[in-house]
Amino acid sequence: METEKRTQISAEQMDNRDLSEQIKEVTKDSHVRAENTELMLSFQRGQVTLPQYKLLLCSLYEIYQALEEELDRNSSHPAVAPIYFPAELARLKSIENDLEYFYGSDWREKIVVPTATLRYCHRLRQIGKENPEFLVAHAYTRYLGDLSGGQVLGRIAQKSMGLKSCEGLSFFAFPGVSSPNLFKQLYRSRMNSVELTAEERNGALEEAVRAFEFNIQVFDGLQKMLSVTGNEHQESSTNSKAVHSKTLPGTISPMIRMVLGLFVALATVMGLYAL
Ligand code: HEM
Repeated sequence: METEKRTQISAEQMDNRDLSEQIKEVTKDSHVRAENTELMLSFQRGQVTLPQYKLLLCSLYEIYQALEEELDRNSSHPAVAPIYFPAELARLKSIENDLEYFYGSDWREKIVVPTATLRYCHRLRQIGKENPEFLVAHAYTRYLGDLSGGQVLGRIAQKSMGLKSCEGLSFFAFPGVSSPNLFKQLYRSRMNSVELTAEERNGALEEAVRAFEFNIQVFDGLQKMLSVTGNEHQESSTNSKAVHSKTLPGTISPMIRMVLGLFVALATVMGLYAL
C-alpha cells in the first residue's frame, strides 16, 4: 500500500516536472552514446578531418532544410510558436555558405548523404505534417546541442583542419545569440510553456530519444561512407546525390557485372566451336 502510494507520488512528480528537465533526463544515455560515436570522438580528440567535416555538412544541410521548413510551415502552431526562433537559430543559410566555401558554386550537385540522413529527414517531414507538437523534440536536440557542445566543437574543428579564418565554419556561429547560456535558459522556459496533454508529452519525450538515435545513425553512416569510399567523393567532382546509390562492399558494380557477362558469353561461344 505504502509502496503503491510512493510510486503514485513519483509518477505525479514526474508529470509535474518541466518538459525541459524531463527531456534532458530521458535523453541522457543517448547523449553519452552520441558523444561516443566515432565522428564525435574525432572532434573531441582534435582529429576531425576535412573529408569528415565536409561530409557532415552535407547531411546537416539536408537535416536542417527539413527541420526548418517544417518549423516555418508550423510556426503558428501552439506547440511550435513559443520555440520558434528563426532569427536566432536558423542554420540553413550558414550551412549553405560553408558548403559553397568547400565545394564551390555547384555545391548542390555534390551533396552526398547516407541513407540514415534520408530516414531522419523523412521523419522530420512526417511529424511536421502529422504531429507538429513533436517538432519541439527535434528542435531541442539539434539547436540546444549546437549551442552547447557544438560551440566547443567549432573551435576544435578550426584548429584540427588548420583553417585560418572562420570561413567554412559559419554553421557553429550564432550571431543572433549573444549569450548561448542565457538563450538556452530562455529556450527551456519557452519549451516549458508549451501546453501538451500527458499523451502528447510522452510522445514528445519518445521523439527526443528518437531524434538522438537518428543523429547517431547519421554519424555512423558518415563514418561508413568515409571508410568505404575514402576521400574519393570529397575530392573529385562526382555528381552523386546519395551514397546509398554508390557501390558498397558485398555488392558487384555494374562494370564488373558487364565484364563477367562478356566473359561467360565468350566462353560459351568458344565451347560451341570446340564441339
Ligand atoms: C562531441 C560531442 C558532444 C559534446 C562534447 C557535447 C557536450 C555537451 C555539453 C557540455 C552540454 C551542456 C550540458 C549542460 O549544460 O548541462 C551539452 C548539452 C546538450 N547536447 Fe551535447 N555534446 C556533444 C554531442 C551532442 C550531439 C551529437 C547532440 C545531438 C544531436 C547533442 C545534444 C545536446 C543537447 C540537446 C544539449 C542540451 C541539454 C540540456 O540542457 O537540456 N550533443 N552537450
